[in-house]
Amino acid sequence: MAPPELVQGSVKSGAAGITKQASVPSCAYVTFLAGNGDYVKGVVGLAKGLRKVKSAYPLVVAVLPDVPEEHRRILESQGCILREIEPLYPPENHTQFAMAYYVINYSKLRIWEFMEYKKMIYLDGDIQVYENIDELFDVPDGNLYAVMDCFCEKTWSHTPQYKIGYCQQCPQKVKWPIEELGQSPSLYFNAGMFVFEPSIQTYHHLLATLQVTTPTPFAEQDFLNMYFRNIYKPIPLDYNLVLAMLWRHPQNVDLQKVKVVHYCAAVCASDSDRFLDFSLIVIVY
Ligand SMILES: O=c1ccn([C@@H]2O[C@H](COP(=O)(O)OP(=O)(O)O)[C@@H](O)[C@H]2O)c(=O)[nH]1
Ligand SMILES: OC[C@H]1O[C@H](O[C@@H]2[C@@H](O)[C@H](O)[C@@H](O)[C@H](O)[C@@H]2O)[C@H](O)[C@@H](O)[C@H]1O
Repeated sequence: MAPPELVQGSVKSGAAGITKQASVPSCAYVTFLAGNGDYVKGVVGLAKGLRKVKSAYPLVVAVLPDVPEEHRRILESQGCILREIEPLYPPENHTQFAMAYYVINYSKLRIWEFMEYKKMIYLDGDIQVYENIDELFDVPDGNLYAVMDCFCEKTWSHTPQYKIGYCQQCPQKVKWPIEELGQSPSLYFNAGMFVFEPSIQTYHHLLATLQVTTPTPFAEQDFLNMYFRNIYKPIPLDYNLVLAMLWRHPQNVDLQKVKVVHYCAAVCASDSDRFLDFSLIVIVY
């Protein structure tokens, strides 16, 4: 049986305050899918999760040309709105990405071109939503909202933060040595989940800036943090619990409040035992 359509956004009319179906949703969730691998299963999980928590907004899937027809049909059967995008690459470089495949993730930047939506919430395909987060569409305009990342996993071993044991999640534990290393790093967000406003001006400026920016190990995540550093607003980790937080900063995690869990591939692959133990905790709670 076809799943119930995700309820289109409803808006309050003026005087009467009577809700009416919006003809076109001004807001939507969006994710990104590339290749013919298992990420499609994550996106199906995302669609099911948003439906289970009764989100009022659709899920748009930005698909690269290499996503097979069969996967596209599966996503449409789950009520997803597919949007074709072209791959987007950084300038030629010899950068050692933290994960070799990260170069694929630059194509995520195409979502700034989705002008039919006023505000969108981006979610990676390896994210699951356990409680309704539609309230995030009501945050003030003009900023990018996301959860702060953690610098403690091996994927950060190339950075000074990792080498001295500094993490923005516990800045008092190992203080940043300003005399030795200068100003501490700006607050840095995980680009697996963020609230943003599509804009054709921003989109074209993003692409132009990308072409003159040397790529760095965390690919588009580093780039987005650099680009939006002046308008980035941190939101609670309840909206994007990167699994590593459970064993790196358990004191910062209150599972009763967590609404969104991010099953980061790198974390899962390199810490599969710990991942299995902790993810069972998350699922049980
Ligand atoms: O081969 C790939 C690699 C990435 N992705 C998409 O890009 C997101 C970010 O990649 P990944 O989850 O591996 O990043 P992580 O947060 O685990 O570092 C994924 O969740 C998918 O939505 C994809 O569809 N195919
Ligand atoms: O392409 C770079 C990616 O960078 C981020 O993942 C990282 C980050 O969370 C690190 O802090 C972890 O250590 C690491 O395991 C994890 O893969 C985003 O989640 C993803 O969407 C994407 O932007």
